[in-house]
Amino acid sequence: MVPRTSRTDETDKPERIVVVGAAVLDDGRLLAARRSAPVELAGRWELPGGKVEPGERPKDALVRELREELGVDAEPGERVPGEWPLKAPYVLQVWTARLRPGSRAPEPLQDHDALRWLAPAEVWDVAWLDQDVAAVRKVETLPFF
Ligand SMILES: Nc1nc2c([nH]c(=O)n2[C@H]2C[C@H](O)[C@@H](COP(=O)(O)OP(=O)(O)OP(=O)(O)O)O2)c(=O)[nH]1
Repeated sequence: MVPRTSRTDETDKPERIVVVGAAVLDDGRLLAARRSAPVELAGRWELPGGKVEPGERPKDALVRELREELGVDAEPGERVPGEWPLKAPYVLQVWTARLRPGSRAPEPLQDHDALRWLAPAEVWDVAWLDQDVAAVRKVETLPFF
């Protein structure tokens, strides 16, 4: 029997890698983070987060990335329906998240040089990464935002 494989070809590259983005919500506002690197993304705004490591659950990756990048203690919430293609092999999935009681306030410790809490009327005041626009549109429709 021919063994099944999860690889797409003999180059051994994974087919897709999930990047988790957090829609961190607090007091009816959404947290946006401005990337400082790499140069092609610097200056544009995104949902903080990062790549899911092999064997890691997306929600665990979200909590880990928010701790590393922003120094916060976050509680993941609901998956925002949808999945958005990034530069191959990455795809963006989004979860809501909240700061746990006693968490520090977010600071741009890694990968970012500015943060903003956006009220619903301010969501489009920042220059989101092109590939994030559809995801942010979906976040905008959440009933509790
Ligand atoms: N976190 C995040 N990454 C995004 C978004 N939109 C988007 O295109 N990306 C891209 C940027 C990066 O190429 C990739 C995620 O990389 P990252 O640098 O945030 O993740 P990471 O911390 O795990 O990366 P690494 O430095 O450990 O390799 O996805 C988004 O909204 N959030």
